[in-house]
Amino acid sequence: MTYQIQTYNKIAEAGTSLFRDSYELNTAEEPDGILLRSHSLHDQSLPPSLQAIARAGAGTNNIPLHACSEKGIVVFNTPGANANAVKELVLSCLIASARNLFSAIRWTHTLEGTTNVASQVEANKKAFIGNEIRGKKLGVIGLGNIGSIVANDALALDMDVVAYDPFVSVDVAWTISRNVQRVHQLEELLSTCDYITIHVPLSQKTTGFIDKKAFRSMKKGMQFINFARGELVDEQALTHALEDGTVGKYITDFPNDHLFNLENVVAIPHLGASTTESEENCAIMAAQQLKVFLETGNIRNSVNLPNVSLPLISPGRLTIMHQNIPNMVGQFSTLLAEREFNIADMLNRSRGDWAYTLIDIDNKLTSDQAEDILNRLQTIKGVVRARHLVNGWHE
Ligand SMILES: NC(=O)C1=CN([C@@H]2O[C@H](COP(=O)(O)OP(=O)(O)OC[C@H]3O[C@@H](n4cnc5c(N)ncnc54)[C@H](O)[C@@H]3O)[C@@H](O)[C@H]2O)C=CC1
Ligand SMILES: O=C(O)C(=O)COP(=O)(O)O
Repeated sequence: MTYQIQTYNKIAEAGTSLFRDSYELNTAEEPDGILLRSHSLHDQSLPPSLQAIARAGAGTNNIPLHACSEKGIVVFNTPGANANAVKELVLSCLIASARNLFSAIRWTHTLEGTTNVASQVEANKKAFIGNEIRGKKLGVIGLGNIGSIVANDALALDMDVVAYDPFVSVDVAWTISRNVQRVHQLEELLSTCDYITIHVPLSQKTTGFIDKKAFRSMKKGMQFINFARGELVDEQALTHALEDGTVGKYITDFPNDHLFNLENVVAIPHLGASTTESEENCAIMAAQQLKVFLETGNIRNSVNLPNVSLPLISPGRLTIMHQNIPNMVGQFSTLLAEREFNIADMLNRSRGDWAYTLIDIDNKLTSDQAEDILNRLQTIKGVVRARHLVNGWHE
């Protein structure tokens, strides 16, 4: 069996090199798996061959998740693999912004070719007096892999840190310093912070999350840092807030044409995760998750299906992705019992509207038997994809 993997964007070799032996990269139009970063799949058809998509990174808003679930495609991301890279850039931008470094550097370059550069520098540097961040208040919206470490490290820089995340995970909550003050109303954070950084995923629910009302609550002259996604911020409301001085500076990793027309915007070309270390971490994690899924059906770090892990010991395994509705497992086991196949092990997990079942069978199936079972499984209402995996150790 050879698996076909299609890659998009620059994926670190540390990850792509894991696809050896039974894998071919970028050779087929009908891939089993896709490995990508920010490439958008929204306007691209998803071939029937496609079983899984691995996002080497955190945000999956470039992937049509609903359509993937309906077609039985498992989508993975790599939680935390690029968090440190983003944190370092956020904190450097925080300091650079407080010290007016971006405009100061731009001005210094205008001196090229003029005389007396040194004296011009001394005469004009007063235009760029900044502030120290020590003792200032930072608001962190979203305490996930990135927000949590931004919050902890900002404390180490002697900032006061306030955070808002109504859905913070227990695992992350354990890692957050008790000196990070958690608020339950966003308003409380918005109205008191000198700097605000946002680290929430973009979804239908969070589009335009920072809207007119949110900007109205902010302290005059505050500085807003957005390394999450541009669409989290309502552009018209941002424009007004920049024009009336509510936002003293908007630092974003997501430039667009409109932002170029505005004063006090610092636009960075989506560099948050662009470090050698982070690119390697993400590529390795994404490639490993994709391989494990294709070879064993086990799932780790999916964003549309539950985590599922069962050692593959039996000669064969059926993997079934289906709607989370009653009597599915009963129908699967009846179908196998009718053919006198014995179930050695089974695991069924659900997540929202979707569920996933692994069935290990004692029998080594012929290709005709496997085809018959897969055909029958796919006729069960609610099943979106079924696969038969052969355990190589029994060959
Ligand atoms: N600029 C860049 O290169 C990068 C950008 N990102 C962006 O940053 C986002 C966050 O990344 P991670 O921290 O790794 O994700 P994560 O999934 O670990 O954390 C997201 C956090 O946001 C919280 N959240 C969700 N909805 C919220 C709401 N309405 N209000 C407050 N909190 C809310 C969640 O509870 C979770 O704790 C990604 O989804 C992605 O869009 C991530 C990596 C690199
Ligand atoms: O991980 C994320 O969400 C990012 O935004 C990083 O994007 P990239 O992999 O650098 O295209």
